[in-house]
Amino acid sequence: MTVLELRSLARTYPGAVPVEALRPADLVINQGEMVAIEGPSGAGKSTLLNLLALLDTPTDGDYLIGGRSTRGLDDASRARLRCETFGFVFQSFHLLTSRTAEENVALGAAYHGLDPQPALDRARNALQFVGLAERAGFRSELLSGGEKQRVAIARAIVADAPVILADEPTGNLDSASSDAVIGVLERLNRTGVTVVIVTHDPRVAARTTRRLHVEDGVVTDRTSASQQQVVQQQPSQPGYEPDRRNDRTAPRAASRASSRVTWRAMLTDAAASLRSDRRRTARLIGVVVLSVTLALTTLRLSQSARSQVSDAFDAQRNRRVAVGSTLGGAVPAIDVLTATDPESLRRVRSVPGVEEVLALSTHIQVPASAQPGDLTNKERLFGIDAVPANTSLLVVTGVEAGTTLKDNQVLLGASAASRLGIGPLETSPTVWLAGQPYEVVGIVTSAGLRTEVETGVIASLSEASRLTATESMSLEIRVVPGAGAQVARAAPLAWAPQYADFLVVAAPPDPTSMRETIESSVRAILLTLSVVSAAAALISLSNAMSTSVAARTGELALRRAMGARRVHLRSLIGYEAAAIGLVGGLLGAVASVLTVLVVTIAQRWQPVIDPWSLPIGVLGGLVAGAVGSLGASRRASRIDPASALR
Ligand SMILES: Nc1ncnc2c1ncn2[C@@H]1O[C@H](COP(=O)(O)OP(=O)(O)OP(=O)(O)O)[C@@H](O)[C@H]1O
Repeated sequence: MTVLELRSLARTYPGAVPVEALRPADLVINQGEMVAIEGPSGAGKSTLLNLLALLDTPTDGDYLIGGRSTRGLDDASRARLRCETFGFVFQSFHLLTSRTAEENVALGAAYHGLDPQPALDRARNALQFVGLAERAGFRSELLSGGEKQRVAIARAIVADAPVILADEPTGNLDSASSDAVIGVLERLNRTGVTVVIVTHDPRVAARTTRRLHVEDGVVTDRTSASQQQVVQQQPSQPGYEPDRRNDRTAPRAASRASSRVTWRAMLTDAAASLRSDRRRTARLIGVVVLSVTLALTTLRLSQSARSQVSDAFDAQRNRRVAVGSTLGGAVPAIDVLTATDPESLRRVRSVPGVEEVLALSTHIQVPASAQPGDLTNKERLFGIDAVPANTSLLVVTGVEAGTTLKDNQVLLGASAASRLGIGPLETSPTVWLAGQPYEVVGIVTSAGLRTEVETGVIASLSEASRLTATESMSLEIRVVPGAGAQVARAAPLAWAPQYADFLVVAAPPDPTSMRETIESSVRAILLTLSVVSAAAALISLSNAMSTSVAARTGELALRRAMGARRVHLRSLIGYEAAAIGLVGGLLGAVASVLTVLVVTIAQRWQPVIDPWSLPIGVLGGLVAGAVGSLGASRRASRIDPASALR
């Protein structure tokens, strides 16, 4: 026997002007009564019903169900008690539109610990009771208003609830449908189920056995004597009895198990939710696909790109070795004869890994001008053994690679030529150095890392040292990729063994460590990009999921009314997110492999296809789904069913 008892129960909504929606009310509703709650709009009827349903919490007084006080119960206990005691029928039906009638009804059994199949068996039985057996497989959006409401009644009774609470069940129906709906509720009541109906319709109220009137939050009992007689005369009839033939997973004791969901029921429910709104599901999967594709693609491209960067590095700046010596001073210096000796230079050229060698001497400034007799302007003087072939050491226009300058010939650095106003080469210009004429045979437009050469005058080694004192001697060597360290060790010994310890060598850093440094920098940049893109996608996924939960407020509130605990809603959203993440991750992995292929082929890079892409993509999708659903599931669990179902 489930007796509902209100003891000075009151509800005041807080606010600038608090609303006393229900003033202290004392009331007992016995098992098997059929009660109407009437009253004008805003009187407090829904407030009373929500308190009876444990969907709202009173601000004062106590509410006893079956003699047990509900004061101080936590959310889970309230959900359990709600689930055990009540079935709900709403004015606007609250059916899940794209699910079938029987799926909607079965949902009412899911929160009683029933597996999907027994829940469906029971659903068909309940639909038979409300006269809709033949509509079991119809999508609920195709049913008429009266049929929808009868499906809602089937959902309310499917778990054997002893009390049905109906809020304006006929408010949206024509009179014939209203009759049918009230007829079903009457039949149900005759089987011993308590039915409480909030209604504005006096014809509906007249068919109940007890009429409660609410006005300004005050509840009064206006049951007439004739109605009370009806109560006494009513025979108890055999009525709705749930079909438990297939309740193997949930025997009778467990069939009333309250506020409990099996994982199979949760999975079926989540799958049905995803199927029911395909556009929303596709949009969410799309966001996961985007996030996984972005993250995986940048990761994979970073592997391709960093080997490209390293190769480019090897091919360019990593190939220069310079060996030098300052002449004079405390340090024993290489002598000019050894430094410029063709045999010494030949030895350097034969060191393995050497491609090209330029012997370069630097001298103190020499008077230089385009006119004879002008000794005021001075330019820096350099000496070279021969014009090298390789462009990265010296780029010269006007003379061929391998040319050795004659004693009366010079090259001019490009900036020195323009400063002196000399050119073009076709006019066989002359430059006067220390009062002597020299034929300008070429212009140095680039000197690699030795940019100062572009600003001076370049003669042969012997002529330069004859003109002014030599400051330093050096070799500019171009090596094959990766040979820098080895050439740097061998070149000083090959050039001038007796001075080897005093020569200064500038070599590229160890290629392996340099390569690692470059690669790790590139990896760090691209990993940062991956993380940023994944984070951006996660934020949009999280927003999309929260928005979709907001759009489902009514549905989620209904689940709470049917007995779902907050954790059940969180799990439902979690299951849905996992499925979305799984599919999105898989598609994202495939999309990223294709994108990497297209980009690397277009760039002529070495494609890096990783067999781990798929599992990493799926895992990434699952993580994205889990993280993206955090906000959404919190939002879902915070839905207030009392206000959401109004
Ligand atoms: N969450 C709330 N916060 C503040 N006031 C509220 C809230 N819910 C209801 N009220 C107020 O409490 C009073 C009773 O509302 P209630 O919805 O219970 O009336 P009702 O009789 O069911 O009205 P109707 O027949 O129009 O549905 C109204 O004045 C309403 O504005």
